[in-house]
Amino acid sequence: MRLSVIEASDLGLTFQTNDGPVHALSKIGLTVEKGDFVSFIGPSGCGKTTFLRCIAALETPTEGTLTVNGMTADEARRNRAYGYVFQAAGLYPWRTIAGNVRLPLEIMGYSKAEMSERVKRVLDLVDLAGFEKKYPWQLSGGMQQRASIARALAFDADILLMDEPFGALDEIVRDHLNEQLLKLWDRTEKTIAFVTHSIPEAVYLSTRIVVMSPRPGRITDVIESPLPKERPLDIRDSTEFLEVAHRVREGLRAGHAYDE
Ligand SMILES: Nc1ncnc2c1ncn2[C@@H]1O[C@H](COP(=O)(O)OP(=O)(O)OP(=O)(O)O)[C@@H](O)[C@H]1O
Repeated sequence: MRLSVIEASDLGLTFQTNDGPVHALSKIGLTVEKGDFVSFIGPSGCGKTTFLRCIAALETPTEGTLTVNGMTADEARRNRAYGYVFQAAGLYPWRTIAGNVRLPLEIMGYSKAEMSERVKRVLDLVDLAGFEKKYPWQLSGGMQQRASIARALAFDADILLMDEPFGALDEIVRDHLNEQLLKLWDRTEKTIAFVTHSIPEAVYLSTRIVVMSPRPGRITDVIESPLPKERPLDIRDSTEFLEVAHRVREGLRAGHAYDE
């Protein structure tokens, strides 16, 4: 049986600003099931980050309902239901890679032995074994982003929220990280919610692609991927891949994504 992990129903969020209300999200209805890899794609300002922040209880919806692991988003945050990976790796320069990954565990009061075991395990998972004692500036951008993924995995949350984690990296590094992320997802069976601007990235990674459009931010299409779980990079040349990419592009166009 499939378990629903994130459930949004009629969710809306209006920010009150000095220039008047900003309707960031409107009538968002979405169910994310355990083990899904869901990407959110849409033009700037369509509310992708805001939706992720609602799931993480960093924003409070003004309408509708949202549950995470069957709890309110706030309860889920207190239960450490998710790890959050941001666009910038956000590592502390004065801490080693192991020190950065260990930080959330220190805050949570894990024992020294448990911390070392977990840090080792997650650094292995992101292929950074051997870099424990390095400082962030000694690593490439892609490696820093992997360290930030390791940090988000350290307390073994079921859900990984990723907000354009590879947006600032060049295409070759991004391809490589996409491949690694799929392997990691397969090995850990996490549920991943992933924000991106890239159609190929969304299609390559996802089991479902949520297409959004702005003013107000809403869902215009949800595409179930027909691609197999095993995805070598050259799957991007296959007919199925190109068909899904085409549908995403059409969805973005229908939402007037490129009007401006
Ligand atoms: N704290 C806030 N106060 C007021 N308006 C906000 C706030 N946060 C976001 N917004 C507005 O809400 C809308 C959605 O923003 P959001 O950052 O979620 O979009 P996005 O799709 O993630 O964009 P991008 O792709 O550029 O990151 C935008 O119009 C933005 O200006």
